[in-house]
Amino acid sequence: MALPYWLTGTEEAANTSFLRMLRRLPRLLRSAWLLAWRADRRTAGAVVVLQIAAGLAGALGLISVVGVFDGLLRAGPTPERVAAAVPSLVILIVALALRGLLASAATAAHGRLSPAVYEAAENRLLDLTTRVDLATFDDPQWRDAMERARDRGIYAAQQVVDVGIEVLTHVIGLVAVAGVLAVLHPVLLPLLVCAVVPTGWAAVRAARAGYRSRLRYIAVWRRHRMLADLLAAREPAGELRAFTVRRFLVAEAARLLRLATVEEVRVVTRAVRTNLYGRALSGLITGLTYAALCWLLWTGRMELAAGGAAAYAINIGIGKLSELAFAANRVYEQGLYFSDFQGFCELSETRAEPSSAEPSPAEPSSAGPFVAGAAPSSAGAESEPRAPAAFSELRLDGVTFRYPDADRDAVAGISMTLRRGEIIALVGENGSGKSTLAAVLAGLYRPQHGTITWDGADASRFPPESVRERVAVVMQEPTRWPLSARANIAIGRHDRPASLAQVQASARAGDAHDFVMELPRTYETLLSRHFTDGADLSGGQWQRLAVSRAFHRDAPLLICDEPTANLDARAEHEVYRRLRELAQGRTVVLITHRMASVREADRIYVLDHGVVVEEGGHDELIAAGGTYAQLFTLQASAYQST
Ligand SMILES: Nc1ncnc2c1ncn2[C@@H]1O[C@H](COP(=O)(O)OP(=O)(O)OP(=O)(O)O)[C@@H](O)[C@H]1O
Repeated sequence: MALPYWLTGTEEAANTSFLRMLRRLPRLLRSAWLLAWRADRRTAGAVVVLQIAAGLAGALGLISVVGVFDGLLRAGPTPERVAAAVPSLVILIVALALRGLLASAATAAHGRLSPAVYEAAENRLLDLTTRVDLATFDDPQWRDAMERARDRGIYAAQQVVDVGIEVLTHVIGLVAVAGVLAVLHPVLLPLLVCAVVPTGWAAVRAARAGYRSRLRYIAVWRRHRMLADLLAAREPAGELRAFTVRRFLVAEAARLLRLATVEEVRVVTRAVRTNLYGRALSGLITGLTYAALCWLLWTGRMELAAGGAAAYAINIGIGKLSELAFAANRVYEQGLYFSDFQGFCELSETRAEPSSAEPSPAEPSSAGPFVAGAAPSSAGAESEPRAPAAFSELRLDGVTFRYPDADRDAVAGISMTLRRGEIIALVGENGSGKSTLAAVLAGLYRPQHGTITWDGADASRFPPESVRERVAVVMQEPTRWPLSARANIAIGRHDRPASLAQVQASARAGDAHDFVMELPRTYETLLSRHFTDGADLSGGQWQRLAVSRAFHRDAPLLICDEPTANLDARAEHEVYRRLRELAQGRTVVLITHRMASVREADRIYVLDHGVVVEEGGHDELIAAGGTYAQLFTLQASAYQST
């Protein structure tokens, strides 16, 4: 797969020349401006208008300085000279006051804009991260891009906007200085520019070295952060102590941090040295500029009044140019990281799933949450085809799916039919493709080959969201949402307001009600030890909650991937009893290694290396004496021998 331009671009950007950087600057500033504009149009517009107005007021002040010098240094008695300077002086005072006021207003507006840009960038990143299809998460290149965008990209987006505005301010100031100097004497302007070039060059060089080092050491930083997060997390805390690996892991984290620190110190030292050379050279050229001014005055090529104004303008100009060089460099430096952010957004846009109109919250089912056909009716966009609210037959034909970068198909050429009211079991050894097939059925992965039809309608034509609306999944490792027990169940159908009674009915169905009632605040207990008053559950209790959540979702297709792996025998029996009840009027796909739970399925598919090797009812497969019969007999004999 060819690398996207920005992945090769970061290495290239790190080695980019000053001129190339200058060429990239307008595009970067434009993207940053668009981000700011989308974040808060009024404030972004206000910042620009106020900055331009402040710059113009400053320019007016500078021009009036020429008038002040001209009045003061003309021939004649002192009172007359002062009187001649007064009008320009008044303009100068008014202009400076105005500039101060406008600049303050601009700073205030900027203070509002900056957090809004950060917020917009963070939201954009989260939106895109959750909109890409699931297979994209398995793509290491995309994950790398996401890490980089998260790592510095969001902050850089805000910084590029901030510094971009600074650049604008300095450019306006410089135009005024350049105008004044060009009028006073043409030789002064190029000298002024030359004085700032070394400072700018040194700053760019230092920034480039910093970025290159960061690029090289990003893996070290990431490893360190992952390790530090693990060491601070609750979940591995037990194992960390039980295996007495604390010393080993802490030493490893310290080693990584040391590597990064040594590198950082090296980069900073080099940057200080480079900046020192740049500033020394700039100082030398500034001296030359003043010497040229003296020479112009000495040889009578310039009036004394003009000379005074020129000295003032040079002083201001040097300050502005240095600030501009510094700001442009920061735009460049942050721009390198910002292009990571931009690149990630562009890549994710290409991987985003076709958007579908958000379904409107469905009416609560009057028939209760588990009655057939009670799933929400298809709502939202009327024009696009949506998955039907219920189906009688779901057919897979030659379905093949391969994970990105994998060298073989996870499932290959699967054909099967799932009817309403059936329990279908998928069995097979670890890695045989059961979970992948379940994810394809749930619309989480799009098969590369083959078709899935819902009552004859091709599911690939439905927006993925609308397929998932019709599916409830109990994952192998259900997510432990740090929410209340009630929300952990109700999240299964978050778009439909659920009464406590409905949530409790779902909890009873998943055999979770009794232990929830024993929690300190029953259904309102926060299920996270990370917060005060939070409670944690056992693995089996979390699983029962996940089953309740899926029951609450009330969908026509229920997929259970090892739903009872952590359950005790009684809870397992209860869940399967409920599953059989639930199967009336809907379809249940069951993945389990517990063969005793499989025997009551209407049809069993045995997978091996992603291919269906056997299918049929329990008795039929036992009689066939194939893989299923072996697996079943193995487990059954283990029970019999004890
Ligand atoms: N996210 C992924 N990226 C790449 N390959 C994957 C991914 N998930 C699974 N696989 C591979 O796909 C194949 C099928 O895996 P799958 O998880 O579907 O098997 P399974 O039958 O559910 O296994 P188990 O019984 O252990 O849950 C395996 O070879 C596995 O290594």
